[in-house]
Amino acid sequence: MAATTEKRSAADRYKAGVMQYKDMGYFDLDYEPKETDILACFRITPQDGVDPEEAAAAVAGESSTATWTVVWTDRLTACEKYRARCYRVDPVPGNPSQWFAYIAYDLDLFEAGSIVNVSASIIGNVFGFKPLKALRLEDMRIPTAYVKTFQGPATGIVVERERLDKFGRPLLGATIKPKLGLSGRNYGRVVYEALKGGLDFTKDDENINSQPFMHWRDRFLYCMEAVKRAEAASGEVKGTYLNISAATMEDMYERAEFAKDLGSVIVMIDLVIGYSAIQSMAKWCRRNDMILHLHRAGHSTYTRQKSHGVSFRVIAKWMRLAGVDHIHAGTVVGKLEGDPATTKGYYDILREDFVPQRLEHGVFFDQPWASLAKTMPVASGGIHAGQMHQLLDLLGEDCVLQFGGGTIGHPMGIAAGATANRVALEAMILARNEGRDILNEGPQILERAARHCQPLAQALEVWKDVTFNYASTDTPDFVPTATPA
Ligand SMILES: O=C(COP(=O)(O)O)[C@H](O)[C@H](O)COP(=O)(O)O
Ligand SMILES: [Mg+2]
Repeated sequence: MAATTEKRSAADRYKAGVMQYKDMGYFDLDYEPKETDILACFRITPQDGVDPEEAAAAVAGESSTATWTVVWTDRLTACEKYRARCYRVDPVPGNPSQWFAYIAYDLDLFEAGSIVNVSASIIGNVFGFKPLKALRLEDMRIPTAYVKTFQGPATGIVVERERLDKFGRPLLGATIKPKLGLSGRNYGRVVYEALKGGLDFTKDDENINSQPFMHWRDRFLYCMEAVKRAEAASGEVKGTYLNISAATMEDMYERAEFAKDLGSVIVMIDLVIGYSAIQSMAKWCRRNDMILHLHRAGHSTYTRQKSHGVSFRVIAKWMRLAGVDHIHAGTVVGKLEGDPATTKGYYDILREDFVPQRLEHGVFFDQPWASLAKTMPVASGGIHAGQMHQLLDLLGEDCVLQFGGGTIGHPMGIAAGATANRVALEAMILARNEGRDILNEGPQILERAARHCQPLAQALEVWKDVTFNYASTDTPDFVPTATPA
């Protein structure tokens, strides 16, 4: 598409009235983004008859300085610098009604170290703009200059492994089930069995806070007794993610302090507590030597559909900046949405030092991380021991594999479920380290390990036919042969 920006005289440009966003300076195909610009790629679906370039300019305008009419007060500011610019519009392959609009924002538009401020601009008013049928934030490039204004993960993968004294394999966890209704004492029993059976972590579910059937202090007390007993029995460091999500920051700090007093190595929050609360807890965790686990509860309401919302890859970037140590990032093979290529993109964003543009994984920009620590992705949701080879092959070793139903639903009990997962993992790691092709030989490797491990034999038998083969909704638009732009 050709540049259509027409240079206007100041008198024309600031004449009262309504003017196209393109003519107000929010569209410039000749603009070359600066190293320090924040970049965003939006998928735009204009209303019928709306020029895609004007729609893209409107997105740049409404997410930076513009309003619907000309305002002379622009001239009291360095408005040329503060206007975001759409510098590129590409048709979405195979979808004639959608375009990718690339927009550059000057660093001056953002407060240092604030996800709230970034999100209020980039996903603020603009998502309700009438000339667009739908809008999706696909990806962002956070420049090094802005990355360095964030603390990043409170602990990071390297230090987490050192504190836990666990190396060379994924960590194993389990979400306590049923999600709701257990008393503190029964809940603690599940934690103890799962940890003693061989898991590293157990986890509160997203909606466990402080309900009438189990107030938070009861849960914390029984859970930490279970952790300490399991540590004594196994000689290993164990943890349980105590969910401190609550109605107010004061409540959350109180719960976090109690978890620390009881000797927990980790606390948990839900994404729905909000970006400020997440950053506050990350700072608290850094000060208090705690690992911070984040459950992405609620994300699918806006990440899952391709035409409207925010891609989870953007949320993953924001959460690494915000400072979480763990974040749920998908399993591919389990019960919840997770295209393999798209999920690979999320895992790279969380774990790499530098993530190059990889359109086939949905990654639109090079992303430098500038020495920010790494966030551990958590694979959770409908996974079981029989998938161990696939999980290790797809997700690598720097992750947590979490089997909730896949531990607690074991026919021989919770400890047996945990043992089945630990034996399956260790057999698979050994096979991988011996150079075997675990993806193809995985089922045989598991069967062989199960000959000496009845719990694994039973897990393989009971869940052997369980798969979740449904079409993914959030797939990349580019096939692997696409040449990077
Ligand atoms: O309760 C579970 C999993 O339980 P189970 O292991 O019994 O299926 C978690 O809330 C989901 O993993 C969240 O999804 P995601 O990890 O995709 O955010
Ligand atoms: Mg859950």
